[in-house]
Amino acid sequence: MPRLAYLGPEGTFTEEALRLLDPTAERLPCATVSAALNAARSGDADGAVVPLENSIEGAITTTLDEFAWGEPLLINAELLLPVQFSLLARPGTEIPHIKRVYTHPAAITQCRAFISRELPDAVVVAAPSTAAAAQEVSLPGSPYDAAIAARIAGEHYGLAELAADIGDRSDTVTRFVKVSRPGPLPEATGSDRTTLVVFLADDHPGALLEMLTEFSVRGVNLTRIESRPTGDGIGRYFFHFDFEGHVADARVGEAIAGLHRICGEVRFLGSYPRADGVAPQIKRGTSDPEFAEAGDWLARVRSGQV
Ligand SMILES: O=C(O)C(=O)Cc1ccccc1
Repeated sequence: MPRLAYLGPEGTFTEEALRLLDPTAERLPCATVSAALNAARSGDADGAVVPLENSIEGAITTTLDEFAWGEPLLINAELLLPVQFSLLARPGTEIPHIKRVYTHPAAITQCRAFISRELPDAVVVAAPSTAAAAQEVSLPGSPYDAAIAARIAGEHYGLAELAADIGDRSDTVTRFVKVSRPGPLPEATGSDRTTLVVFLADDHPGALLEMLTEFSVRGVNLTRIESRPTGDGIGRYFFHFDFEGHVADARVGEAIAGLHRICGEVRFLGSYPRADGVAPQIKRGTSDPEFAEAGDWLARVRSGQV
């Protein structure tokens, strides 16, 4: 039974994602995304489940930066989880009396309309996770009057649900990934995704276009691209790419080998089955048999068989 670290405590959305990704895993709650990933790196856990992006705010930047700078880990699964937020408070609390709200930053950005409409005078403070906020609010001497978290967190920590489904949109989805220390990759399924981090060798006109060309000419469809600051002053960035396909696919292998040739550093973050099961559209001339046939043809040319 694998031991999986996650952003805890009990009752986070990440825990829900972990339960769906691996119902039999032993769960190891951690205080932060970094702590969960470090547990996987050190061997305290066999892997970790962390949030990567959501459909409203985009990237969870702590996760992206950990993947880029921390000891290498490989993504081996992803999950898309619809999330719904509740306003939770100690029983007896009424909404007009709420002055201090505690929740995870991703929940703040996804509940902006409710907060400004129903809690216009409240101060909203960032918590390590939604469940950590609910746990804190449940303490009798807590400086916070309410938490925004999953309904199940309210039930777990004995809070009353003052309002349900308070997200700006009811169809918000968060993407979670399961990672482990480098090892054998999941097999290609025909509906896979690959994730990379790319650092430029040097800054020059067209550097981004050159990277994109490696994907474009091999018919590899990107599904996410982010730039993140390297930390070396304003204007210095590195890039995250998600794209369709598995590194075992010829077009994907050729594209990332091309990036390796032209970029400063390419960090491979994994090839894994897509949660939505969507199969890539394969452009003419970019299937595995077409790459193999072209390789055979080149070998014949090189040996003088024209
Ligand atoms: O704090 C949590 O419960 C998490 O798992 C992070 C998070 C927060 C808000 C939306 C999705 C994930």
